[in-house]
Amino acid sequence: MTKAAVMGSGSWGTAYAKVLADAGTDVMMWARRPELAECIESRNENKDYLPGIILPERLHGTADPAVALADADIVVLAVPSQTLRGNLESWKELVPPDATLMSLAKGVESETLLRMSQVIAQVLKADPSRVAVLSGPNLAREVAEGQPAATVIACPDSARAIALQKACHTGYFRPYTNTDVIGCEIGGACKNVIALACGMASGVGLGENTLASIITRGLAEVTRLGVALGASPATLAGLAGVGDLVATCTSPLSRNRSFGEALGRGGSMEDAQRAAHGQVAEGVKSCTSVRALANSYGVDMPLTNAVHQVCHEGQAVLDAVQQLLGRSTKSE
Ligand SMILES: NC(=O)c1ccc[n+]([C@@H]2O[C@H](COP(=O)([O-])OP(=O)(O)OC[C@H]3O[C@@H](n4cnc5c(N)ncnc54)[C@H](O)[C@@H]3O)[C@@H](O)[C@H]2O)c1
Ligand SMILES: O=P(O)(O)OC[C@H](O)CO
Repeated sequence: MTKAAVMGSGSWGTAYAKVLADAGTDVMMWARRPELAECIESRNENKDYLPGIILPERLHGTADPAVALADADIVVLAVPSQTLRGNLESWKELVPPDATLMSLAKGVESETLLRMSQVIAQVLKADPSRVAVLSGPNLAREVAEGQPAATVIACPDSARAIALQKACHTGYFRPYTNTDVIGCEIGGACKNVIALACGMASGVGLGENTLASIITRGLAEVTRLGVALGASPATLAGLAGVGDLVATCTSPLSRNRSFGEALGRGGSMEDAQRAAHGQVAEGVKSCTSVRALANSYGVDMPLTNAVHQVCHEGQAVLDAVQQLLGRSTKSE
């Protein structure tokens, strides 16, 4: 029997842990707060992040990372991007040496501009062939409700990718494999930034033409960055690119879109954080790290730059719109 440790009990960690358990994998999920671990273990519910969703009996909760990680074949990292390094530092002695390490986080580390798979390989001194990422149009609540969705599992080692695919394939969750880790990670991190832009546009009252233009030109700039880093454009045209971009940019369930919408309505950063239900909207930090990464590769990302200026330099959304439209014209 495959055993997975899911490290992090937020919305997506919990929803994905449920998928694994529904697929027949034994799951031990780690929560930071003992009372939440206890709720998951004894009430089969994560009342803070996914209230009303009954978790399978095969899914257990603990606040002890040693208990979660003991004998795990798969270690799923489900904490926010900017805390992943610190978490891994404290867990590194507990991670089984041959376990496959899978990142769910969608971000680029602020201080180092590293992708999450690079952070994992660096901190755990793991060969990159052991590190996988999962990314796609996977809004946690919908997946937890069992609504059909597809995703991509990318790993340089195809055999590990196939084992991971088997461990989470259910009647409602369809994982595809891929070896393009860079493309999946760049798609996942950057779509959060584009979703912030869509939310901002919606918040100031702009309509569907604007949103479609942002999504499409957003995809163009994300693809430019991905290709510069070595990704395949086909990955960004797939579930981890277009798929996730569309889901996140259009759904009211997206924390990033909701955050941007609150800013567009004239709210403060604090108002926007409340609109994201107090949960992590990764794009708020990633807009800065993605922009820096793009600059270091000489890649132009005007939408990402605009989102950074609104979130961190006090620019008004309508001024950012004018600035974007005032750029020199070019061919598509
Ligand atoms: N929610 C979704 O629909 C969804 C879907 C796909 C991917 N993701 C990605 O998955 C990652 C996790 O997202 P989430 O939705 O579970 O986030 P979340 O905000 O719901 O939960 C994050 C979890 O990490 C914990 N946490 C926060 N700071 C921590 C720290 N310093 N140390 C340890 N734990 C800490 C929180 O207590 C919480 O349990 C993000 O990168 C997100 O972009 C989310
Ligand atoms: O709620 P968000 O904005 O973090 O987006 C959720 C997922 O990443 C969608 O795939």
